[in-house]
Amino acid sequence: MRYLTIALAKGRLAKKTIKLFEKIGINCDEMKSDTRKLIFTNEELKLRFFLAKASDVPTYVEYGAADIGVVGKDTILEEKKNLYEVLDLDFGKCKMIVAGPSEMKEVLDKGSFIRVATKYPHIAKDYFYNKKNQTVEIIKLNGSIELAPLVGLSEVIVDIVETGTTLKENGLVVLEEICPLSARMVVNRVSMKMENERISKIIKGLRSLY
Ligand SMILES: Nc1ncnc2c1ncn2[C@@H]1O[C@H](COP(=O)(O)OP(=O)(O)OP(=O)(O)O)[C@@H](O)[C@H]1O
Ligand SMILES: O=P(O)(O)OC[C@H]1O[C@H](OP(=O)(O)OP(=O)(O)O)[C@H](O)[C@@H]1O
Repeated sequence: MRYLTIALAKGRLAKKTIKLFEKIGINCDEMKSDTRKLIFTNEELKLRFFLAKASDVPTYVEYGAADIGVVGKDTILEEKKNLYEVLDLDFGKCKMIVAGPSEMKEVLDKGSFIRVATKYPHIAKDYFYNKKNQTVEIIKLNGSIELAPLVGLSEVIVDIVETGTTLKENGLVVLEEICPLSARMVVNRVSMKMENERISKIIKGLRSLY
C-alpha cells in the first residue's frame, strides 16, 4: 500500500490540525516534538505528514505531492488552485475584511479610486473589481498590513481580522466584510478517485467529530 500524504500548514493552524487527526486515532506524537524534521510517517496507517508554509499547501495538493491538505480558506481563495474542498474544520475562524481609518468609509462608499494594501491581491481584486465593480490600485505586502494606511501607503487594507485587537490598537476599523474564513480540508482531484476509500474514511472520521 502506498503512503497517503497529508500537507499541513505550519503556524497558527498546525496544533489544532494535529489534535484533530489524533482525535480520529492517528498518532502524531512525532510531529509534536521540537524538531526541524519536515516529514513524519505513521507506518501502521501508511500515512505521511509534512508541514509546509500555509500558502504552499494548495500547490502541493494540486500537483499531487500531497493527497490531502489542511489550510485556511483565505489561502484557498488566494491561491486559486484546482482542488476539492471537502470539509470545513470549524477552527481558525476569522474574517476577510476591508479596514482603514473610519473617515475612509465615505470615500469607500463613493467608489473613489483608492489604494488597497494587502497580502491577498487576488481576493482584494476579486472583491473590488468583480463584486463591487470598483477600480482600485492593489499594493501587495507580506505582513503588518495595518501599517499601510498609517504611513500613507494606502487608503485601506484587505486583511484578516480575528479578535480585532490589531485594528483597534492602530486606530483602524472594519469598513466592509468580505467573507468568513476557517480551516478547510482539501484533496487532490486524482487522489480523490484513486484513493477514494482511504480518503473517505478520514473525511468520515473527521466529520463525525462535529
Ligand atoms: N488572527 C489571524 N491572523 C491571520 N490568520 C489567522 C488568524 N486567525 C486565524 N487565521 C488563519 O490561520 C491561517 C494561518 O495563519 P498563519 O499566520 O500561521 O500563516 P500565514 O499568515 O499564511 O503565514 P506567514 O505568517 O508565514 O505569512 C490563516 O491563513 C488564516 O486562515
Ligand atoms: O484581529 P486580530 O486578532 O488582532 O488578528 C489579526 C491580525 O493577525 C494577522 O497578522 P499576523 O499576526 O499573522 O502577522 P502579519 O501581520 O505579519 O501577517 C492579521 O494579518 C492581522 O494583522
